[in-house]
Amino acid sequence: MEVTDLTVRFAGLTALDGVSFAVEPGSIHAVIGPNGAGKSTCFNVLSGVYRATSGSVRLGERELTGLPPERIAALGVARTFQNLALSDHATVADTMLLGRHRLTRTGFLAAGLRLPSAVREEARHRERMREIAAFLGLGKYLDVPAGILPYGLQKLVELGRALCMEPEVLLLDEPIAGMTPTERRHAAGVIAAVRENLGVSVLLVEHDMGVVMRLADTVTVLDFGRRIAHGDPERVQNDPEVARAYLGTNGGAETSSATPVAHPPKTTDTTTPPADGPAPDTDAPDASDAPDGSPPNGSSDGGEAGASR
Ligand SMILES: Nc1ncnc2c1ncn2[C@@H]1O[C@H](COP(=O)(O)OP(=O)(O)OP(=O)(O)O)[C@@H](O)[C@H]1O
Repeated sequence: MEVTDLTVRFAGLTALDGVSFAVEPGSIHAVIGPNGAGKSTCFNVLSGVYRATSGSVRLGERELTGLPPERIAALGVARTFQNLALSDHATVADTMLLGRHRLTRTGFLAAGLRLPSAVREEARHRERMREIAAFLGLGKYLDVPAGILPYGLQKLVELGRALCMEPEVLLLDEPIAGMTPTERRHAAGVIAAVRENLGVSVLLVEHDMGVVMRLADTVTVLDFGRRIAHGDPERVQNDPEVARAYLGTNGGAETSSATPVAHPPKTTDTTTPPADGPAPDTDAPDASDAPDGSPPNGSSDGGEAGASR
């Protein structure tokens, strides 16, 4: 995925200012930065929720710029959201099957009449959904209403729904925020396994620096909407600009306990109208019980402790 010179202006405010980076195939790429740096705005543009003022987003040869979210998803970019909205009524299986929707070929009529081809196709989707659920350690929860599961498991269901779309690129918006340390370790192992075992490229926004530095191959740092650093985790950790952006000390990108600071919004004299779409979510719910599924590849890599907002 190639992001080139991306700029997003809301009335009087530049949320993203000429940002460029490339997510290499099969890599984990993190976008970090203090509160208000433009991370969510970037995600919302990549997934089609916001429209860029200028710049482009490409997936291979395909131009994604300006496409609506469902077209972007259909072209192979799936995303999860910071805040969950899982139903108390739909089971984990049904919730994950929603992700198969775009892959379904059977027409409405054939499905309604339960024609053999439709039945066979549904069985194939269910089988693949079960494989993905097992991969995530969710196999035993398939018949449980997704909305009543502990928070850490709900986040995995959301990830499962996105993986059911068979994406090329997975956008994870604060995938471990609000989790307990045990849940975080498990989720970090799962994310690593998504890249290792499924070969899916992962682009994530995450405040937990411990997890970011362990998981990511490449880190892009934003501050006030501008890219201030880019490279492998070690390089970014040692970048003085990054230290300045976080807390004004050397602790920000180095430890898992750094708490990003909020900046006042940057204003400009532009009059570009705001993009459509909801404002980014903020608070994550409290964490609850730890998941009891095992990381698919046995990895337990992940941050012990970290500061999310
Ligand atoms: N829909 C919107 N309308 C107006 N301003 C917005 C909108 N969405 C974001 N902004 C502003 O754009 C700037 C970047 O916000 P954004 O949410 O992208 O930052 P962030 O790095 O994701 O922050 P956080 O870590 O707090 O989620 C902020 O100043 C924010 O107030």
